[in-house]
Amino acid sequence: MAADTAAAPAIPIIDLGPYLAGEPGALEATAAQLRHVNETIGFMTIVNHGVPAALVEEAFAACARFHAQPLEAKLAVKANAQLQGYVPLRGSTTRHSKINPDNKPNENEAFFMKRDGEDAGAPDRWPADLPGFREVALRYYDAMDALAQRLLPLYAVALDMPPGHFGPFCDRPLSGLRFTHYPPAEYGANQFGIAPHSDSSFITLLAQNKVPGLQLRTTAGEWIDMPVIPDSFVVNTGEVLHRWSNGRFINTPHRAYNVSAGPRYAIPYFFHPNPDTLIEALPTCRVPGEAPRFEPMTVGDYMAWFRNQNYDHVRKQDAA
Ligand SMILES: O=C(O)CCC(=O)C(=O)O
Ligand SMILES: [Fe+2]
Repeated sequence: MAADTAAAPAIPIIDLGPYLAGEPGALEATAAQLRHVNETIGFMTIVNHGVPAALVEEAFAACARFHAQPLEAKLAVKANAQLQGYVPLRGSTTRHSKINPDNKPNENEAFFMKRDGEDAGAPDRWPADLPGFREVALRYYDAMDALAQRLLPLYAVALDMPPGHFGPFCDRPLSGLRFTHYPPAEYGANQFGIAPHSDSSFITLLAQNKVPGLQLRTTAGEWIDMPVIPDSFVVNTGEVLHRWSNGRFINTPHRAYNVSAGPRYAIPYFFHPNPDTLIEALPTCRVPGEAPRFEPMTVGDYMAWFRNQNYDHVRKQDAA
C-alpha cells in the first residue's frame, strides 16, 4: 500500500509550548493554526505537549506485554457490548465508513479500556496476570485526558466560540484508549491493519509510532504517509467534532497497516464528550437560513451505533 504521491502536502506541526505556558496572545495564535489545519487537512502533529516521553514508552511497553500473553489470557477479558476489553485478530470490520465499501476484517487485535462509570461496562475487565498493566493504562489515560482538556479552549476559539465553550460538555467524558497490535501480515485485496475510516471521537490523540504505517487521505483524494516525528502526538478530528462544527472541521479518512517484519503497536486515545451531550451544529458554523447538515444526536447514541457497525461481538449480542 504505497502512498499515492511522494510530493505530499506537509502535515502541519503545531508547537503547543507558548499556549501551554500561558504566553499572551498564544491562545488566539495557536487557535488560528488549528482552524487552518482542521479546515484543510484534518491532521496535525503537536510538539511541546507536556506529556513525558517516559510515560509514552511505558504505555507502548504495556501494550506489547498485553499482546504477548497467551490467547486464553486475552480471551479471558473479551470485550463487552460497551467495547471494553479484548477484540481478537480479525474480530472487527470497518463498516461504519463508506470510504472503502468492501473491507475485509481488520488485521489487528486490540485491548480497549474506558474509565469506569456511565456506559463503560464492567469496571474489572483487566488482565489478571499482568502486574502493573492497569496502573500504566490508567496513568496514560489520565495524561491523555488532561492534554485533551487543555486543547478544548483552542478548538472553541478556532470555531469562534468562547474558550470555555466545550469544557462543561467534557467533564465526564466517554473517552477510551485502544492498545492495538498489528502483526506482520501479507495483505490481500481490501485488507488492512485497520481499514479506511474516520474516527468516531471528538478528537483522537495518537502517540507517535516508531514503526510507520499510518496513511491519510487528502481532500484531493490522495493517500499520503503520516510522517514520523519524535516525541509528538498525531491529532485528528473525529465524527463528533465534524458534526458539532456542521462539517466545517473535517474528519479526515485514514488507514494503517504493518509492512515491517516485526510487530506494530498503536495506542490511540479517543476523546469523547459526556454521553448525554447533544451534538448539534454550533451557531458559529451555521449558514443563516440553511438547515444544519446533520441531525442532532447524543454522543451516547452515536457511539452505540458505531460499535454495532464495526464489532462482531456487539452485532451478535444485538442479533440474539
Ligand atoms: O495505527 C494507527 O496508526 C492508527 C489507528 C487508527 O486509526 C485507529 O485506531 O482509529
Ligand atoms: Fe483511526
